[in-house]
Order: sequence, then C-alpha cells, then structure tokens
Amino acid sequence: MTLVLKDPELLEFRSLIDGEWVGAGVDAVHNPATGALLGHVAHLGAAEATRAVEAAARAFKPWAKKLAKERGAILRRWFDLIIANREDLALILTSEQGKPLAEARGEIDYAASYVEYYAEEAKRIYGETVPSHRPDARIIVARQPAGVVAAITPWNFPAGMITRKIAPALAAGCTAVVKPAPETPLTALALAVLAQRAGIPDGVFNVLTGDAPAIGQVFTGHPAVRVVGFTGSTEVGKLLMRQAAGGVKKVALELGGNAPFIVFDDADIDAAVEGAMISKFRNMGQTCVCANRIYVQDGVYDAFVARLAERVAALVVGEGTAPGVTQGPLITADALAKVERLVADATAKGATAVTGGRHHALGRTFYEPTVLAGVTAAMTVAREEIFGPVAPVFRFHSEDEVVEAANNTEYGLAAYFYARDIGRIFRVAEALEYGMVGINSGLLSSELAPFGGVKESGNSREGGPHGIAEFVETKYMLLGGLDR
Ligand SMILES: NC(=O)c1ccc[n+]([C@@H]2O[C@H](COP(=O)([O-])OP(=O)(O)OC[C@H]3O[C@@H](n4cnc5c(N)ncnc54)[C@H](O)[C@@H]3O)[C@@H](O)[C@H]2O)c1
Ligand SMILES: O=C[C@H](O)CS(=O)(=O)O
Repeated sequence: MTLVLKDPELLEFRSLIDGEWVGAGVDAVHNPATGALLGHVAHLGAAEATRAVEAAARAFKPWAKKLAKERGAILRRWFDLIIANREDLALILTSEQGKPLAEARGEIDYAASYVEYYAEEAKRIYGETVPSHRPDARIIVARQPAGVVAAITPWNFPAGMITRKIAPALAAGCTAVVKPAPETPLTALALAVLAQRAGIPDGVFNVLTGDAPAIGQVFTGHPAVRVVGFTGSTEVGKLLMRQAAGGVKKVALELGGNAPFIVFDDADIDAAVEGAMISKFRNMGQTCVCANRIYVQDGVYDAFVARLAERVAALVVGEGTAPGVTQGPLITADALAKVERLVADATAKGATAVTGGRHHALGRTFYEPTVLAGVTAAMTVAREEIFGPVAPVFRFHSEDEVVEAANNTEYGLAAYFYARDIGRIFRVAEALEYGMVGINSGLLSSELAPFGGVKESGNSREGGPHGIAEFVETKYMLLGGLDR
C-alpha cells in the first residue's frame, strides 16, 4: 500500500548516515489498523552504527563552532519545514502508529514546538562568573556541548520523542545519531529528510534503522559517544545504562510510568472526568503519562464511575484516518495480549467491567475502551503499566491512605489529582513522589516545562531551559596572572 502524500519524497525507507541515504529495504513496516504493508526499511547493524557515530564525531567540531544564532536559524528552518509538511507527516505517523489523524496532527505540532523552542534556546545557553578567592584571578564557568549524542526512541510518539531530544542536543552544539523504533521508523526518516532540507549539515543528524541490540551496543560502547539518550521501557533503559557504564557516558533516561489519578470528594467531578478521559485515552492509553490507576474518594465514587463510563462508551474505535474515529488500534498483538491479560486478572479477582472489557469486534489489535470498577491493589493492573485503553478505578477513604497507595510503586513519572481545597492541594502535591504532578489537569506536556521522572521512571528532563542540561558539560576556568 503506497501512502498518497503531497510530497512523496517524505516517504523514505533508507537510513541517513553522513548526509547519504543508505541501506536496502529489509524490515517490513505495517499499518497496525489494516495490516497493510507500508514498505521495507534498512536493517543496519554495528558497522553502519559505527559509521554514523564516527560521522557525527567528525561533524561535531564544525557544528559546535557555529555561532549559537547560526545553529538556531537552521533549527528554525527545520521547524518551519515540519509545520509546512504537517499533513504528510501526520498521515505517515497515523499509518505506521495507528493514532487518530487529529492526534497525529497534534503530535506533529508538539514535536515541532520543541524545535521552535530550542531554536531560540540555543542563544540562551549562558555561563557565569563567580566572585574569586584570589585578587589576581577570576573564576569563569562555561557550558560547552557534550559531543556526540546517541538516541534511541519508542514507537508511541514517533515524532515528539525524537525532536524532544534532538532539538536541544543540536541547539547546544552536539551532533546526533538516532535509532527509532522498528514499529514506526517512517516518521523519523521523514523528519530526517526535512532536516537535510533545512540545512542541518551532513553528519550532524543521522537516523538509522535495524538491529536494535547491535546498534545499541555501538551507541553505548563507542568512545566518541558522550551522551546516550533513551526513551522507552524501564527494562531496556536499565540495560542501556549498564552497557554505557563502561565508558562513563552520560545516560539520559525517560522510562516507564504508573500514574495515579486521584479524585477527592471536593473535586469538580465533571472536570475530573474530562481530565481522566484525556489522560487515560490519549493514544489509546499508550502514553508514558497515562492515568494508570484512578483513585476516587468514597463520597464521589459512584457518580464518577457512572459519568466516566458514559464518556468511554461514546469513544469511536476504528482506523485513524476515518472521520470521527477517536480510538485506533494497539500497536501490536503482544500489546493486545497484555491488555487482555490484565483485564482478565482484574475481573477474576473481583473487578467488574462497567463498559468494554473485550477484544473489539473490529478484530486485529483493536480493544474496547474499558472502565473497571471495584479494582484493588491485589490486581496486577495496579502494578503494571497497562499501555492500553483500560481505566481501573479504585475506591479510597482518606488523604493519607491514597497518597501512600499512589506512591507505592517503583515508578515516578507523572501523577494527577483533582481537589479544590488549597491546603489539600499543597499537601498532596508535595507528598507525591513523581517528577510531574498535574493538579486539576489531565494533560501536562509542554515544550516549556521539564518533562521527566524519578525512581525507575528515569533521570532526565526534556523541555524548557532544563532540557539543555543533558547536552552540555560545565567547565570551570580560572584566569590568573591579572595582577602583573
Ligand atoms: N518517559 C517518557 O518520556 C516515555 C515516553 C514514551 C514512552 N515511554 C515508555 O516506553 C515504553 C514503550 O515504548 P517501547 O515499547 O518502544 O519501549 P522499548 O523499550 O521496548 O523500546 C524502545 C526503543 O528501544 C529499542 N530497544 C529495545 N531493546 C533494545 C536493546 N537491547 N538495545 C538497544 N535498543 C533497544 C527499541 O527498538 C526502541 O527503539 C513504555 O514503557 C513507555 O512508558 C516513556
Ligand atoms: O509517552 C510519553 C510521551 O512523553 C507522552 S507526551 O505526549 O509527552 O505527554
């Protein structure tokens, strides 16, 4: 099946190494909604990954030597081209990932916003002077680009997870090699086509598809790589961190989540339902910051469940390009099997499916948007990242009880709660052990803010001024001899 694009050149199947498009089509890419074959991408390995890293290393000094405003201007051109090609990029994204076209357009805008932001931030990577301890000397602190960045990204946001790393890296003066997820390589390759058109020099931004473990070994082991940036599962993040330890590389990790979504008695219930819908069902529940455990206080439990179930039952499931569709398929059969396992475990232990709870009549990897009531901590769904359109609703009695339950996980990415009492808002927000807390909001993400987690959800921040820190090194210079 050939995608019909306004600009057919954006449908690229080769990898980009040192400004050249290389590699024959081997690995199939399918549309998860229809099963249609979109094409075959290159299956590259250690040799090509080494070539890409060494090309990035050669390109580093000239790129770092450019004025910050020159790098910023080139990134701005990349932003302009992404926006100008938004429709084609969204169609490519929906075709390989499955999300509804409206969400894909939103992701392209979101991805572009990081390029726009860091095109400007490039000019604001400031150093400092420090009052000296010696009359003959001055203390100067500079922030310099770290070097080659090797990035590995997931399939759930195939555009945003790349630009959220690459934009700050290039803005800081670093060069980059990227391995996208095998499920969604075409969006990454289309972004690389536009990066070339924007004037990002050969070797500065390289994208290669293929043998993940072999490429990952090079990314974490090659001496020229100074930063490993990874967005994906906690399991793989831990593996890459171990592999990178040998060369003492910086490892910037954005990993899994298990977000609590808490609704207190004093919450605006309609607002809480709206927030739960956005937080839980965006991208068919396949986001790292999805509400994974919904806790509702006694006094509003029944009303909340009823209103949430009513909204969930109205979701429209189908192929992402079809008009009115608000829920696409899950990414793979394994993803569907995990969701079915978690729902079966919960219902076997006493939970009830108020709506949904079954493989969708459309077949393939479509699943019915689901609300589970009567969920308890004994159910696996309380501990595992669901990554599907299933909203498990737990009942709780007191503030202390729910904060303890919310924190009872090895994850710490995002948390959400709805309340109106200002004392409660401060107590709960400060007690939740998470990198990000949404208060009376089910949507957090912005290019302006530091996105990231604590505990086993990761150690980095992407977005805002904080997002540069991963890609610069701090250098202390003492300037002496000033008294003669
Ligand atoms: N914290 C965040 O910002 C964030 C954002 C998106 C997704 N995620 C997390 O990502 C997970 C879903 O994404 P996924 O299924 O693509 O995760 P994944 O960890 O299976 O794969 C992520 C990337 O790692 C690669 N990979 C897998 N094994 C590898 C190996 N041995 N060596 C090198 N690379 C390897 C994959 O090819 C892919 O490109 C979820 O846990 C989700 O929470 C986190
Ligand atoms: O899945 C993880 C993404 O970071 C979600 S978001 O679009 O950044 O909120």
